[in-house]
Amino acid sequence: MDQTPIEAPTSAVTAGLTPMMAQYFEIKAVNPGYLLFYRMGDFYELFFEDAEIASAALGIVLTKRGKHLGEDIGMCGVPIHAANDYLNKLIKLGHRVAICEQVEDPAEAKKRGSKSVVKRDVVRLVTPGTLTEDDHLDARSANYLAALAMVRHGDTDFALAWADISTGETFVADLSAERLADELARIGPAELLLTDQTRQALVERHLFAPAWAEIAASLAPEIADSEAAAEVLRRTFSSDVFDPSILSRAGRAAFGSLVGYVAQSQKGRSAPLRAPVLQASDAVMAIDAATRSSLEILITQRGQAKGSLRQSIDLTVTAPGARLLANRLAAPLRDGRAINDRLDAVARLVDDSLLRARLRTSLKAAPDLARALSRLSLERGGPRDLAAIGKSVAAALALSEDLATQPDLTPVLNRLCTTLAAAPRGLASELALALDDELPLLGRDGGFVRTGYDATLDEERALGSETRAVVAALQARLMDETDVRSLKIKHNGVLGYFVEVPASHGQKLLEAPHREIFIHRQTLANAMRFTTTELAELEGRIAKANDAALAIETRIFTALRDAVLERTGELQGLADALAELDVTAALAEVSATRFYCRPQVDDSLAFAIVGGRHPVVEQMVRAEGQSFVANDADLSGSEALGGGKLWLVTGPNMGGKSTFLRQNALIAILAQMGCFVPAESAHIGVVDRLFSRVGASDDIAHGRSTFMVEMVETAAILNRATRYSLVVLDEIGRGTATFDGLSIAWASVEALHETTGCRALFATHFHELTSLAKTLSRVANVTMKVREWEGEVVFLHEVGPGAADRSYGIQVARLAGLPAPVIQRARQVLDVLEQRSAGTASSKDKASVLDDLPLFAHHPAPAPKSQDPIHEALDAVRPDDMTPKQAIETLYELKKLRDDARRR
Ligand SMILES: Nc1ncnc2c1ncn2[C@@H]1O[C@H](COP(=O)(O)OP(=O)(O)OP(=O)(O)O)[C@@H](O)[C@H]1O
Repeated sequence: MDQTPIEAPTSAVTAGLTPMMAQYFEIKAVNPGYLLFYRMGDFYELFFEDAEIASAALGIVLTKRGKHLGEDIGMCGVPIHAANDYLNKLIKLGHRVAICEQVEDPAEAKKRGSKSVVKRDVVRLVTPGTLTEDDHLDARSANYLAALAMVRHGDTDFALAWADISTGETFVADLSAERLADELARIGPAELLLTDQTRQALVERHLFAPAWAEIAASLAPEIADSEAAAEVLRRTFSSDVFDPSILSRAGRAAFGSLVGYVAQSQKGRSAPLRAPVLQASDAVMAIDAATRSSLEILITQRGQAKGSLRQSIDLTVTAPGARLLANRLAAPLRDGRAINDRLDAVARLVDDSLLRARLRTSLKAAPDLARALSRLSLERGGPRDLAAIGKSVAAALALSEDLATQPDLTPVLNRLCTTLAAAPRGLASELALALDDELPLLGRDGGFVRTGYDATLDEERALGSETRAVVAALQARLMDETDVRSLKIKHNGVLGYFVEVPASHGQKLLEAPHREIFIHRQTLANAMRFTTTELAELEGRIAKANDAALAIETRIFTALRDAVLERTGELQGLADALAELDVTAALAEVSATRFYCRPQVDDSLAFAIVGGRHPVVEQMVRAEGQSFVANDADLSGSEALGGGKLWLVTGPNMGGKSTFLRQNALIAILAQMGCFVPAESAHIGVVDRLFSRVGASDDIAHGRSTFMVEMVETAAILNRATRYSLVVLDEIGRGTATFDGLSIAWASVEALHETTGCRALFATHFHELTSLAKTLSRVANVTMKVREWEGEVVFLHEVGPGAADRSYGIQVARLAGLPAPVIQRARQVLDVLEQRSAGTASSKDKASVLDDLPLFAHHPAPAPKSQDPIHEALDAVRPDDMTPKQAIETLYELKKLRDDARRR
């Protein structure tokens, strides 16, 4: 979100400012585009426009503090202890925040003169893509920062780099301009960095998707320069970890600018960024944004997790596992061998339910290692993060011990077992020894090191608690000496330790002989507070012991953190292995408990599904106590035949066409991500690109009608699908006049069959299309079966050969509650149309028959006097006047009326 920076002051303006305001302006001017959280005591204060934006966004009071150029200075503040919540809210709203702290002790500032201001500096820039705290992040989703670079020398090359700062994972991909949108839809970054120049170039080429404006952040050209970016990379990564020259020039610019931006935002603290994974464009199944949305892979079209494929199959037991599962779902593989390696591992765990259950139980004990590590590296971690590392290592070792005793491990499971077995046992033991069972969130208050771990710490603590015993003894003695039984020694943050007596006894202590000992500190409504020399001395001793203990704990924390960070690379590898094992076991759990089958995946043009089910709808239908009807699909073809088959699916509305179409696309995704599939058997030749257009939607916000959206998406499919693609199209051409729509659908089927030769499912209400099966060799007609029973249509949800002769639209409309006169009238119109079309009348004549019919608007079908005969009969019923026999007879009568109505 763009924010206008407040004007940097000229020296003439600063001349009249208080030193503090001058400092504020200086800091604000070097952080344009950020709301400045300016630390003052226990608050972060915001001024000027920042204050207006924040008070409106957070619902906090806007106040005033002095004047600037004759105008009131608007101000609002958030208390430090609640700052995280406010920060979270602002970031979610798309703002960017610069955190400005006091970087010296106020006492130091005072030494420079009474009017001098405490030094302040920005210690962190918080943006949507650079979050690391648990409160700001969804534990089960990645949070990506992406940088897009464009390099022009002759051709225009694009590259995208993306990273999750909260885990250290990084990726780079060279992309063609056309693939940018698909790739960004797959990654779903929280923030997209690009220079104004790149943005402009994309806008000019109509490649800048409107949705990107909400996540775009402007990158300074000097950061994005490929040479400068390469230099940043050389400084950040040691050459044995990563050599920037393996990247393209655009790749270096994208990744280097991303790394530079992260460094800038973290102000000197280093994020544990890993060497990038290079993503070859042909490594994963290409799925464009429209297909992702229509198949509801990660979220539904309404933007909810519930009802998505991800939610339905996510049985992972750890947050990193859930993140990896989402990544795999978003990027199914294209390499048959890699897919089968994953499937082998899943199959091994499907077959061994005891091992699977044990692994899943052990995995539950492994916290989020990668995120804890990242926080520690960025100096934001606490004792709980250290403990998380220790527990993860311990869990990894337990898992590896279990796996190591198992026969017939597959290559993937073997690899995971080896990585897990290499977990640093010594580090885990050290952390377990050092850290207490109950841990505070922050290290700064101490109290997290286990007793017995450090002798000097124990001594200081003993001293502290001994002294506390002395305080108790002192209280008892003072009680005796004053004879005030209600005398207490208490402690608070302002007075420290003090003696408190009820107000009624206060006077006694102010008089001799006690006044020699008791020094008055405070009088409250019902109590009086004192100190004594002895108590003050004791307090000093306690404070010293506490300080000493805290210093030792801080030292221990730093040592443990350093020991952890020394093994960053190793621990990141371990985190990957734990997540991968979780995903493998979770997919095995889904596969075993929901009776999925292992798909046969190869490089053929097969797509033969027997007894396929929709993974999400099946769950929903089951939850309602009904059963899901399994359906076969066979689109298998071969090069010799000129490609795959195209099934034309006809059938009534609500018959289950969309479900059938989607389930086959989802089966391809599940198979290629390495999961079993909801079917009795499945043979799938690797799909290179998946296109799905199921269900129309307007894009009014971007000025495109339903029909326009449909045509843009159909164009993308016809232009980009290859023989190895799977295309799933629903009701192409229905958003325009019948003949235009039919012609477009007709030509699209021909193009898919003749030119592309891809495997395709094409659902349509244009029954005329079914005649294409006679002329196009690989086109076959199938239909969703229905049964008519007592005038009602019953959907069987069963796919069978043949073409539907009608759509049952009117029956569905009746089920949906269209008024009875409208239904009656529609039937009349339909009857005439059908009679005429059965004859030899041309289409033109068919349309003109409507002229023969009295117009609905002019001559509406006679409305029944009351709603219907049943209601009429019911109105006449007087239960109070009826005998039981009459009541029974009336019931029979009512039923008969209902049956008559149905038959009409
Ligand atoms: N195979 C099936 N087994 C059981 N129920 C099913 C099956 N397929 C679909 N259904 C149920 O039927 C409903 C309608 O299915 P679907 O939306 O696929 O119909 P459609 O033919 O595409 O309808 P329209 O043409 O109106 O879009 C689903 O929400 C689901 O509850």
